[in-house]
Amino acid sequence: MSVVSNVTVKVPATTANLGPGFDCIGAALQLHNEVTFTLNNSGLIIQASGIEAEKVQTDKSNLLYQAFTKLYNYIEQTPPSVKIEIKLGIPLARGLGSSATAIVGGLVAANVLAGLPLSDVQVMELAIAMEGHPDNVVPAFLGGCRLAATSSNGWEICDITWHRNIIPVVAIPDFELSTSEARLVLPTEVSRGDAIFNTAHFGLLLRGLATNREEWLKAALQDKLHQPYRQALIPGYDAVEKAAVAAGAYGIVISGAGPTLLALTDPLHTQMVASAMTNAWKQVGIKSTVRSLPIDVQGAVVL
Ligand SMILES: Nc1ncnc2c1ncn2[C@@H]1O[C@H](COP(=O)(O)OP(=O)(O)OP(=O)(O)O)[C@@H](O)[C@H]1O
Ligand SMILES: N[C@@H](CCO)C(=O)O
Repeated sequence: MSVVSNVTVKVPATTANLGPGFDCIGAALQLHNEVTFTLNNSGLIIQASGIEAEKVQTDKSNLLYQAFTKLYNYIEQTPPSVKIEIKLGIPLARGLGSSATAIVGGLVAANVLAGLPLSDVQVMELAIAMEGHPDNVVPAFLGGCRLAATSSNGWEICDITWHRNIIPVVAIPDFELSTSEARLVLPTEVSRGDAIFNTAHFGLLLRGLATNREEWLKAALQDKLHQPYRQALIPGYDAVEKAAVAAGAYGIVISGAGPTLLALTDPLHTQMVASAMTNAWKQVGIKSTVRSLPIDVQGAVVL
């Protein structure tokens, strides 16, 4: 039996992959979506406000509602009738984990309204199953930078040290790229050479993030599992990369499945890197919003 009639959940954006960590690492960023679920007797109502609110589905296909019903189905209860109010701060289908915020927000809200039948680990595992990979939903749920690996017991989640002087700068273009489309261009098999390349660079990335050692970070952002295949889906990639590096970035990577590009830099170069990325995209006719977003350490919060 539910003891509360409404719940508000705030969930951060996430940047997944970080170059060589395809499908296993992600970091939460200080940009958020917020959602309020209120029990009602009048059937499903969905209202969205904020950035790109007109693009959000307002029927049962809405991903927040899908996640909400997923949890009730899992505990073998009928989902209650609800009103869902969504405040969007994260643009959709840009590689900043908007779908993860919807999955985590819907599951966490359902768990609260249902009287907390599931543990945090169970909620997180449901979220991973819904999204299909852990690298957005885990940091969206827990905050910080997180590595997820399967184990015989489910998932091992590891918190990754992110040196405070490594500054993420996201350049968000004004076009969408759905994750499903960006996954379709990936090969199903890779060579041993590419697997070794990524293993080495991912190890370097983890040490680079912890130590802030410039030469390690500069080398570590390379990848052979997804970025070479996806760059063709992002016009201006090479120009933005060149401009960001010339302005003092360690390098750039595709944020999640793209099209947002993430640069890592130091506090001294943050503004110059941001301006360089904006201008580079402008020169190929693409408008973008470029922001330096600190790491979010809170994850999903019930307000
Ligand atoms: N707040 C939301 N409410 C309902 N549906 C949402 C919400 N946010 C995202 N979605 C759904 O998720 C889709 C975008 O998911 P997709 O995985 O393609 O991109 P993303 O999660 O923003 O990027 P990435 O996974 O690369 O970080 C939207 O088109 C919409 O259907
Ligand atoms: N690891 C995922 C993140 C986007 O959801 C991908 O790159 O497809």
